[in-house]
Amino acid sequence: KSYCALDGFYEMYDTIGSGGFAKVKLGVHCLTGEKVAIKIMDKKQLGDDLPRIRLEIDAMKSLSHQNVCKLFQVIETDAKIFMILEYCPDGELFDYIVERDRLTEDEARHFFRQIVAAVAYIHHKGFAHRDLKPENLLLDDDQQLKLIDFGLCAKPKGGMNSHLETCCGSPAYAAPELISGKCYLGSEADIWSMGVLLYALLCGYLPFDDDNIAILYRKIQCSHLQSGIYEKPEWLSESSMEMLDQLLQVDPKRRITVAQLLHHPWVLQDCNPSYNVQWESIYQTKELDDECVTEMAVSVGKSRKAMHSILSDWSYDYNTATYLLLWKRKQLSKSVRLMRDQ
Ligand SMILES: COc1cccc(Nc2ncc(-c3ccc(C(=O)NCC(=O)Nc4ccccc4)cc3)c(OCC3CCNCC3)n2)c1
Repeated sequence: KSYCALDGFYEMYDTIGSGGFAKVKLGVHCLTGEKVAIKIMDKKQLGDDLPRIRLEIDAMKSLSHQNVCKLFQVIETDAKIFMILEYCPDGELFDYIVERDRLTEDEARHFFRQIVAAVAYIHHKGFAHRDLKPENLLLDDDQQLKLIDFGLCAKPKGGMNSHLETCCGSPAYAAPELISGKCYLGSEADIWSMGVLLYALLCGYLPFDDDNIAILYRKIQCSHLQSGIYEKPEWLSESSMEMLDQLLQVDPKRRITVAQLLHHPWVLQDCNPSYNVQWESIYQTKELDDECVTEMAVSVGKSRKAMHSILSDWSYDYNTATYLLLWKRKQLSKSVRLMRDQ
């Protein structure tokens, strides 16, 4: 089914994922030939969730980081909202772990450093994710992770005390204070989920799991021990176990913070000291890249000055998408050339 709103701008291919109210299809941006993920939402189906989509779109416009999935364009018709997003060719981290049973400590660290970078960045920007899990971490073609929020759970960092909020997280990754309905800080809950994630990377299964949700909750909470009861398989190193214990602290006030994580010896192990966790964005979205602006100006027969002022508006239209895709290609030291026949 082709949507006329995209005709000539994007080709649409098969569905790569669907959640409650959204469907994601593989797409191609015609002018650059680059693959994109097209998230399609039906306004009627969204109902009173529509304002949350607008909040997410505004949030994504302010997020620009090498480990956070990028928004390129928003197209709104009277019935649909299309989000043109960064496509990650190697799929979910979840499948990557399942295929390998479990990862070595070094490989787990390679991914965990990127997760810490992405979470430190969105916390720095004032957001908590609240649904960190391997399905929401996607791989691009050089083992770089991209954080996504497929289920619309990312929120301002402040606490949420309504129990209903737990509905959008995934129970096995949910922090004890989140499932007990207490007032909690999204940023502290994210640290717990990173502990569950690291455990899944190192072990290939979950630290707290049970088909019965009540038993699962009890395993997560068992507050009489400082950290929840979870099995520590013999292949875990001492330093890995200590890292897990600091993340999976039942009391959120005793839990390690993301700032401490950035300098934790386990996270920095085997990395030359200069290579700290790159939590700052490598993108300076403010100043535009001259080569990309020029290529776009030439391809539409506009002056560089005119194209520069169009792009400076960051209106997340086709021009914004073309610029960001060209820029991304330049980062991968690929050619910055557009199809010229159009
Ligand atoms: C088997 O899947 C495969 C196999 C092979 C390749 C791919 N590639 C591939 N690339 C890109 C996507 C995608 C990106 C972003 C968003 C999104 O919703 N962004 C919004 C967003 O990230 N907000 C946000 C982020 C951070 C903070 C605040 C807000 C949605 C989809 C994708 O989806 C497929 C789904 C399937 C179900 N699990 C989740 C992924 N899949 C996927």
